[in-house]
Amino acid sequence: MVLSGDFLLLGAIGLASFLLLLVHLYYRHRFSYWRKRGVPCAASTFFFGSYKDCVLQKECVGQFFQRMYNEGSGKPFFGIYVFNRPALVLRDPDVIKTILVKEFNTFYERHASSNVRTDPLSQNLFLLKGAAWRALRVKLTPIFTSFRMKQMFSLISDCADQLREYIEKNCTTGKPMEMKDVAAKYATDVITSCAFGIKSNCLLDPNAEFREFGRQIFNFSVFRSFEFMSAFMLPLVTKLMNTKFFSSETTKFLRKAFWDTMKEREEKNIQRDDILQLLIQLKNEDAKAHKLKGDLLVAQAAIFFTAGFESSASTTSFTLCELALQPHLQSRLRQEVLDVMERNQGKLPYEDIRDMEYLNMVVLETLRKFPVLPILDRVAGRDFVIPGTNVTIQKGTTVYIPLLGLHMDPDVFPDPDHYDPERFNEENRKARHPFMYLPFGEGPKYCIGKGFGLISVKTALANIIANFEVSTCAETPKRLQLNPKAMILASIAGLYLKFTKLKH
Ligand code: HEM
Repeated sequence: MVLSGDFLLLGAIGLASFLLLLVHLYYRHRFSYWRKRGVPCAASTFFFGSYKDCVLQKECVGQFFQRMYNEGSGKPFFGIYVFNRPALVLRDPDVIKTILVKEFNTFYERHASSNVRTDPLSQNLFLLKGAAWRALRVKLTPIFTSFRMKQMFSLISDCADQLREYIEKNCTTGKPMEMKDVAAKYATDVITSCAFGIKSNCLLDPNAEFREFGRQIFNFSVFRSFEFMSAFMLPLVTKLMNTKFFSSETTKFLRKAFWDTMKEREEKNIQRDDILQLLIQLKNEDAKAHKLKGDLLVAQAAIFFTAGFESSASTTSFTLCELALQPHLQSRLRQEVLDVMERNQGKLPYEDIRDMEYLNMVVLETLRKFPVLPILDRVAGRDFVIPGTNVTIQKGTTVYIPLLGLHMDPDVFPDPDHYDPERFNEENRKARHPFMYLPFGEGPKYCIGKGFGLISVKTALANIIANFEVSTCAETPKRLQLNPKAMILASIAGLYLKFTKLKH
């Protein structure tokens, strides 16, 4: 008996050692992928690959890719392993241009994908692939023309009036305000008004439902961070574990909001210059083909809501924080805004907001330091040899464009931590390679809401700066600490600022 027990133990140890050896050989083989192809690459550890600090939430995704960009210094691209998956980080702006624009027909997909069965609103423009994405992009592009933006501007302007009133009411208490939350309330009001035709009243009602659901989508709890990470980095895990981009409650809420308003519009024949009106039009045009209908329609409004409010709120609040830290920049911007108001009987018209030169430079500089979505990615649809090299990107390989790395490269943006809108004056802009600065992405998949996001942010900033002095307080971070759990760039401690009403 003792003998057979020993044999069993020996057998178990032998089997375990054999399995360990297999795992070791598998990872050794896997992690030699880039070396065998002569591509410099990052150090890798068992299971995590190069991605360990990000998975363990020691750094956020943007910072991880910035670190990889810096490690690959002097090289046009740099190999990494996301867990066991080899991927390529692009550094050279010409290679980036090739992948995003010239070779779009090869690199036409993102790594993330939709999971329609369990997450019906994931069939949106951001996550759909192939022909479904292409057909949708063609249909949705006319929603965001400059002409449509102008039509929607009065809705945005109404929200900016409410934002001014909100700050005016709250600043009398002398207490600092958490600007990211205030800006998110404004941005949610803007996007729900334009995309759902609904007044969500986030600035008026502290318990507004849309703000609550918005918070849930971007609540970076450990589980929510895992859901985001798997959606972007491990789509297979999303499928196996049924993790969701939109929770069942959010889906139910957005569906109801969308269909109730659509029904009311159709029954009462209400016409409004907004995104919902254009979606109704598309639905009716597509009715015979039975294409754009049901959840596919709601999914588009849902992604406009999600992509729209968080990005705009972050950009507005990061800008105000930087302007509070450097009051002379704030004074210059205020002068530009007041000059425009003087020429327009105290008003801020659409074209003037869109074209204000310094305001534009300020917003672009914020998006350099804080590209809200800090990476772009594309997947190779076929084997592709990088021009001028003998390196093949194999079909199915993901390439990453590390926006934070590019935007903080001291060779292109000297003293990159210093906030300086002059980097975006005409002369400096012309002197740079345009693909070193890509806050909205590039090529046919670039951000469809770029114009909308910019006008929403600029309208908020112009209204605030014209009416309030924005200053720092004890809680304002001198140097922003990014939230390591967030897939997007977000301050870990919030953005507290003080507002003082100006007397003109
Ligand atoms: C400051 C504001 C914003 C920033 C910085 C931003 C940034 C981005 C970036 C970097 C991408 C990926 C582009 C690529 O892969 O090349 C993107 C895509 C997208 N954005 Fe935005 N965005 C902003 C505002 C908005 C707004 C307001 C909306 C909607 C109303 C929106 C809707 C989308 C959609 C639907 C996509 C996917 C486009 C496609 O794949 O065809 N974004 N955005």
